Amino acid sequence: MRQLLNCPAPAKLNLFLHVTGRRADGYHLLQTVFQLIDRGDVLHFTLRDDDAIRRVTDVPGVPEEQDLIVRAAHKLRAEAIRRTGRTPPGVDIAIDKILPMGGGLGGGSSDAATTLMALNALWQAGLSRQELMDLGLPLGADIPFFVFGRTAFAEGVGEALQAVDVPACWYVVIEPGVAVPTAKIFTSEHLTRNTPLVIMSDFSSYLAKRNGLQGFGRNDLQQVATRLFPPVAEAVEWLGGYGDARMTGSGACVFCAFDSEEQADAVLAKVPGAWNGWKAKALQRHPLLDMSPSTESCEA
Ligand SMILES: C[C@@](CO)(OP(=O)(O)O)[C@H](O)COP(=O)(O)OP(=O)(O)OC[C@H]1O[C@@H](n2ccc(N)nc2=O)[C@H](O)[C@@H]1O
Ligand SMILES: Nc1ncnc2c1ncn2[C@@H]1O[C@H](COP(=O)(O)OP(=O)(O)O)[C@@H](O)[C@H]1O
Repeated sequence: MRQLLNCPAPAKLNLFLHVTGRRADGYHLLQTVFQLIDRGDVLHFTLRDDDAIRRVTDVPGVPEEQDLIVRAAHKLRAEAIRRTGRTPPGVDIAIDKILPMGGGLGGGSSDAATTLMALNALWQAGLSRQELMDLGLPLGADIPFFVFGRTAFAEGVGEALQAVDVPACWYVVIEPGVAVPTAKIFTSEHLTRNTPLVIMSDFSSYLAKRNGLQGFGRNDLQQVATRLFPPVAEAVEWLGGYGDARMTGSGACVFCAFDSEEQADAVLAKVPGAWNGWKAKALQRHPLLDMSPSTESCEA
């Protein structure tokens, strides 16, 4: 019988994001806290009778062979063959694309991470979580975090991860209606690249003292993005009227934390019609974290 798995690919927010230096290969060194939220894409995996890997949903602007989902599946298959000597069955992958592209929500990376976790289980490839993280890193710096699957303090380009506890809260997120290309932000002459290093306990003790998420650090990419993309600046200014509003990742989305769903709803009701606004709950763990093919998060 053909096996079908329906698997969530949640978004992330960067609660702060400091650019602390640059590697010899030009990639930037970061410090950030990645927060999973309960909104994301959903992927559907159906095993095939042959060995083809197919994306069966059209994603405008992303050709099938360039899709991180398809590239991740091919990488895992090559590794599975190397380990087991067997070619795993092919798979049709459908996607409900909810997250905006170029939104700083990590949609493409999360899709790829979910693909690695789901196919590792479906194909019984046997890679450990760390091995899946290592396999994903060359495809996207956020992929190891999504495989790691817990709110995390991250360093390096995002691959050195430590789990961190943050208070439960709700977020209002605004999509300002522009897609921000990550490379354009990192190559800007206006980017600050020397923010002093913090240690994880600075963040943790800040949270403990303040009993809330507001105010630690900043997003160094924000001043570049707001300069280049005025709608991002407008969203930061508007949402900033209700709390510490920030951009996530390299943009374009802007978020603000609230203690309760009611507070988030009250702000959401006022979001100007030109923007897509929504609320999401902070997740401590990725829904697939404890996945085996029979778990409920990935429904057969
Ligand atoms: C900024 C972050 C923060 O979580 O998220 P997003 O805004 O993309 O969600 C990530 O570090 C995004 O990492 P990743 O997903 O690998 O970025 P890509 O779009 O592949 O990178 C495009 C280009 O940006 C530059 N880049 C990216 C990451 C990094 N740490 N330093 C860089 O200099 C590189 O020139 C790279 O070729
Ligand atoms: N499955 C995918 N979903 C989204 N984007 C993808 C996917 N595969 C490849 N991409 C490419 O990755 C780029 C970044 O997308 P995404 O990860 O959603 O945004 P961001 O990096 O801003 O969080 C897209 O513009 C697209 O070209």
